[in-house]
Amino acid sequence: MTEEAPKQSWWRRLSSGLKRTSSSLGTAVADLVTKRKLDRAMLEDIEDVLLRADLGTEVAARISEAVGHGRYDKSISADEVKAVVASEVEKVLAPVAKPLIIDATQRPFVILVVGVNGSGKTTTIGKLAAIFSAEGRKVMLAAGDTFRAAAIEQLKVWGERTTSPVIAGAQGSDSASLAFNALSSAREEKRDVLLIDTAGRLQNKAELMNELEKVVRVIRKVDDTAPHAVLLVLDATVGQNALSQVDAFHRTAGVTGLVMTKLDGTARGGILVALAEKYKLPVHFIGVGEGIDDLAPFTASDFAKAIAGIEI
Ligand SMILES: Nc1nc2c(ncn2[C@@H]2O[C@H](COP(=O)(O)OP(=O)(O)OP(=O)(O)O)[C@@H](O)[C@H]2O)c(=O)[nH]1
Repeated sequence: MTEEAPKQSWWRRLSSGLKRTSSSLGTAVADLVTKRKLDRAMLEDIEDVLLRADLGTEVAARISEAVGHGRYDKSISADEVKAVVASEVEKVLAPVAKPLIIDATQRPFVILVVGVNGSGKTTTIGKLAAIFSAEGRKVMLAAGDTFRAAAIEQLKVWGERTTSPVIAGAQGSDSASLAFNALSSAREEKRDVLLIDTAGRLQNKAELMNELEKVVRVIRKVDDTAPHAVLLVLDATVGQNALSQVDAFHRTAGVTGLVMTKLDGTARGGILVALAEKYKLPVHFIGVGEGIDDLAPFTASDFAKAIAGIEI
């Protein structure tokens, strides 16, 4: 098998996932540009199409301005518009496309995984455990989402799949003390990475945020530099709602990076561009399926091309 194969497969899933965005964009743009020469009204129409693709007002305005640059009263092809879209989107994404660096001097390197219920936290932890184990790191998982028995079981399954020990308590047990115990064990066992799952399903936001703050406070009793990374997992299918999730979690949990999941099945992947523009938080990985290999490092140029509907 060539090295290219895995990339091809996730690229296919990402680009087919984003196809609903890119093809509605492509069709709308093709319709617009075949009918008339470029004028202000056409640029406004292009801007509307970009807004509907969830790219956000600033980026949409910037792209339409870039499309107009030097092209007024001329015919323009759909491919030209797509190329401008890809190039402008890449400019927004390039500064945030950053790998997750595991600092080997922090042992264990503690990663707290946060996000609302159903965003894909547990699945992402499993996929990350697979990646880190394949890199030769000793991983431990902590089932800090103690609210749902199924979430604990699900993490245990990922532990077995990736041969990573899982520290879990009973359903309803205190997640902060579980995180404390997990970090103590990970230290004793000289684990390289500890991935801590958290709940996303408390009655209200204040309660959820208080619990997260408590988890952070308690793990700092074991290691005052932890957590070394706080990953916010966002479900791409929620579209604009992702903005308020980033707002809430960033304020409370000090998010250090994002993982966007479910990009294989949504017309709303453009939201990643709006997030990058607004929050400038690093984007480390994207989820493009439910399988163990379906987490890909985030690359700005590939994502920008997929959004614009350009083949790589
Ligand atoms: N298609 C697709 N499905 C995904 C992806 N990531 C996660 N899922 C699915 O989304 C659902 C929710 O994922 P979980 O990992 O359980 O989400 P969670 O945030 O841990 O949710 P709770 O445990 O309910 O708080 C599961 O059915 C996953 O298989 C992805 O990238 N693509």
